[in-house]
Amino acid sequence: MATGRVDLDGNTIKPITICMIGAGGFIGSHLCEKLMADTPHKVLAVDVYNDKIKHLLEPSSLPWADRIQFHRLNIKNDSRLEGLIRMADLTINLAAICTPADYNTRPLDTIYSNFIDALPVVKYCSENGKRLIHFSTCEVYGKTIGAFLPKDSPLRQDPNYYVLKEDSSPCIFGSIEKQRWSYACAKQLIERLIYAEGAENGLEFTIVRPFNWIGPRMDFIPGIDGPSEGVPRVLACFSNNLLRREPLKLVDGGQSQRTFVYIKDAIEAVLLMIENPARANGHIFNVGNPNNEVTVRQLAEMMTQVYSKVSGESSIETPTIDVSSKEFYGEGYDDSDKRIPDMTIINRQLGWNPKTSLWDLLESTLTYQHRTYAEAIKKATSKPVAS
Ligand SMILES: NC(=O)c1ccc[n+]([C@@H]2O[C@H](COP(=O)([O-])OP(=O)(O)OC[C@H]3O[C@@H](n4cnc5c(N)ncnc54)[C@H](O)[C@@H]3O)[C@@H](O)[C@H]2O)c1
Ligand SMILES: O=C(O)[C@H]1O[C@H](OP(=O)(O)OP(=O)(O)OC[C@H]2O[C@@H](n3ccc(=O)[nH]c3=O)[C@H](O)[C@@H]2O)[C@H](O)[C@@H](O)[C@@H]1O
Repeated sequence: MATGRVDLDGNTIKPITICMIGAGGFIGSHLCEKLMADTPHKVLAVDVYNDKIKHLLEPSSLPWADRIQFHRLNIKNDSRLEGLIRMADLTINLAAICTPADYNTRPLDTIYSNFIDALPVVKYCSENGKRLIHFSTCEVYGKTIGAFLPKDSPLRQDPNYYVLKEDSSPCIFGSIEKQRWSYACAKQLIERLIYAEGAENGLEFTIVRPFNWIGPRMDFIPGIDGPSEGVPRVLACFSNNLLRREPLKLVDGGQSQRTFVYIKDAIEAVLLMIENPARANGHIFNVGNPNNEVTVRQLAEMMTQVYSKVSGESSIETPTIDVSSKEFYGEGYDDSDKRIPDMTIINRQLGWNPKTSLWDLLESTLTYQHRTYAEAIKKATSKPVAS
């Protein structure tokens, strides 16, 4: 356990207790790993599931066994929630439905999960004078201003028309029947509510806007550790296709652009927010890697190359196929065209910058995917289909 650690202003970091809601998820599991391995802090891990943090909870001989407790509860309807928030110095809320395949197909669940269910968390933090770090999304920016310019307009190359900045960029969503935006709009409204709690009632808050964090344990592989008909986010979708030697499906030609940041780089940013409250309170932070921009098609090509390298298998004849968003996601899908995070505020407040290139993060992630799933996929695909 690290002792005598200091924050960015040279003050000694005192051990705190953190109520982490959604700790059993992709980001939560990496954050718990970091907190247990490198800090003296305690974690009350709250989630419905704990598969992704089981390795941190057992055996009881683990060096941090007295610093992490798992509480299985659904924050929608559990009277224990306020007590856990009161026991902690800081609450981190990660709980959400956050896979795009759900936004236009389960819009009510999506809106309830990302707005309604977060209301008691904000209320309990504000009423009990507890600090809150809330996970929003880069999706609150929606589409860029440049997306509405003529395709050949030179202004599309002007950063003022596409760089996304926390304290000045607008939130631009599609029309109401484009129910994909149910998630981003719910996230935007909870951001506004948190901001208002800060302004009117003095809630100490930090809002995080992740820009496509990827790495091991993200989502699931359909038919192996998740439902066969499930549609996870793109890393898991493409990993599943590669593992099964199927073509990667490019939605609407894979022209959308994304910037991807390695989960381990992003967790460093979150730890800086946790341990530098004076620099993080009252701020909204983009956390992404503007140097890792690709189109989805380029991502597919790079993942195919990296997977060949880590698996030793040659790639298939037709590595990608185009599919329509209607076919892949159903009615009401829409998309963000481009996501470049402005890094001014996070650099100034926390001095954080991402380090890992897209190739390197894909190499370590696909090594994990291949090691974890290749055998199970081979068994599943060799089993004779029940007649
Ligand atoms: N991964 C990313 O790149 C990314 C990007 C933008 C925003 N985010 C946001 O970060 C947060 C965490 O994302 P993630 O990628 O770890 O997702 P995830 O789905 O892996 O984790 C979310 C966790 O919250 C839990 N949860 C959901 N509803 C709950 C409830 N009612 N009660 C208790 N637990 C509940 C789930 O069981 C899950 O373990 C989400 O709020 C998401 O919107 C993530
Ligand atoms: O991670 C983020 O920062 C945010 O963005 C994600 O949204 P998105 O990036 O659109 O989610 P993906 O499912 O990863 O899709 C990325 C792109 O790949 C495309 N895609 C996805 C899967 C696939 O098999 N093929 C394919 O072309 C999608 O259409 C989209 O253009 C999710 O909304 C959240 O995790 C989060 O809020």
